[in-house]
Amino acid sequence: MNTSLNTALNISALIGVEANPSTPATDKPAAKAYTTPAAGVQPHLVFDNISRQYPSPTGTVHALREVSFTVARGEIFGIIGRSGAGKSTLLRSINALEIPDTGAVAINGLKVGSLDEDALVKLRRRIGMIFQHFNLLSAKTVRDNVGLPLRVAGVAPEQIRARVDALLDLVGLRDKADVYPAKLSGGQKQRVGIARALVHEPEILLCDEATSALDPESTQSILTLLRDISSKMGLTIVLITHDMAVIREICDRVLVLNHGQVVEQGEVWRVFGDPQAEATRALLRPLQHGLPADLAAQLIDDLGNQAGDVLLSLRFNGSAHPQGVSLQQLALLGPDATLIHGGLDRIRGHAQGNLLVSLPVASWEAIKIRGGNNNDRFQGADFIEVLGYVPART
Ligand SMILES: Nc1ncnc2c1ncn2[C@@H]1O[C@H](COP(=O)(O)OP(=O)(O)OP(=O)(O)O)[C@@H](O)[C@H]1O
Repeated sequence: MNTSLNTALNISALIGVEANPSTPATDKPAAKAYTTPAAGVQPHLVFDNISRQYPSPTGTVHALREVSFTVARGEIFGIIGRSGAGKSTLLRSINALEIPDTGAVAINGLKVGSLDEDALVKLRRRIGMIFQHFNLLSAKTVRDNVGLPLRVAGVAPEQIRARVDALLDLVGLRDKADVYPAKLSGGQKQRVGIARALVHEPEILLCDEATSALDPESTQSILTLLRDISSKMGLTIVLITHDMAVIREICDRVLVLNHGQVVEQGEVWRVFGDPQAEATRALLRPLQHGLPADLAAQLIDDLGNQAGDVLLSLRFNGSAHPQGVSLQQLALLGPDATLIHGGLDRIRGHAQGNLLVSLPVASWEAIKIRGGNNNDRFQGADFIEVLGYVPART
């Protein structure tokens, strides 16, 4: 398949569409980049140059290397990376289940690593956590599971009951209060986990692969619940996942970890629309409308003298035309163009995605020639690439 940058650049020159020549071939750690909060606003969480190593029989494992970023209050912040990238280590540094070897994590300006035991207990009550496998006690009812942290903290039974009832209302499980976890679906178990995590009215909720064990429908409903809770309670949510669809669904910003390093971070729509790191592109691949297998099998680099179609990929990154793709602009491809595959997603108000179009080679040549005099053609697409050719079907 001919997907060379050269092809893309040639087309850019002809029709005035910017390819991205600065795309790095390999991932380098992103420059130390704090998100600048609005003037005078202290970030809720600050990670300042944290590193964590573990000894292992095969040598030292660098779980985290000089990781720096901030999370704003009320934000839903996603951390993504492949297995072993360092996500859990990073998440657990927030509630001091892990202490970095160097660097510091601060919450409301207070360094977590400097707290004594009492202060740590208090801090952990301000931080709820939910888990992939829910961590419910099977011998306790839903009500008792949710109320357990309050009982441990010595809260009076009538107060516990009122608080648990309110939380079960919030997560839509009031009718399951006296049921045991074995009788619940995965989605319902995670709702119990969420209610339990909120029992101390935390300011931060940590989600450790909270939807990884759920079917797509339950995943959707849990993500919707998390978003509602975040906006109702002003909760800051930090979640880790290996699934970009989760990030797309609820996060405001995302940080991509690879081998313990930050390789990319930013607003979700920007990262999805124009990923810079190879690790990010690999994670995004399952969500993209790639070339269907039947077309890929037919694709050739050169038609020779045969008649045939060119296959074009048009990519829209949501930046220049956030509202969507103008059909009028697509019509500039001419009456012989066929839209064959693809789609757009709307992420935080930015329409982005890619479309595959086939076009007789003669029409494409004519467009390129016209494009030489009219650099505004196709300006709706941020990137146009010739994927290859298919011979005319007899
Ligand atoms: N307690 C430990 N002792 C030794 N090595 C560890 C320990 N905890 C984590 N590691 C190693 O540190 C690296 C990062 O682990 P971490 O669990 O943070 O990654 P992750 O991105 O959360 O992975 P996964 O998605 O598989 O859970 C891995 O190589 C892991 O094997």
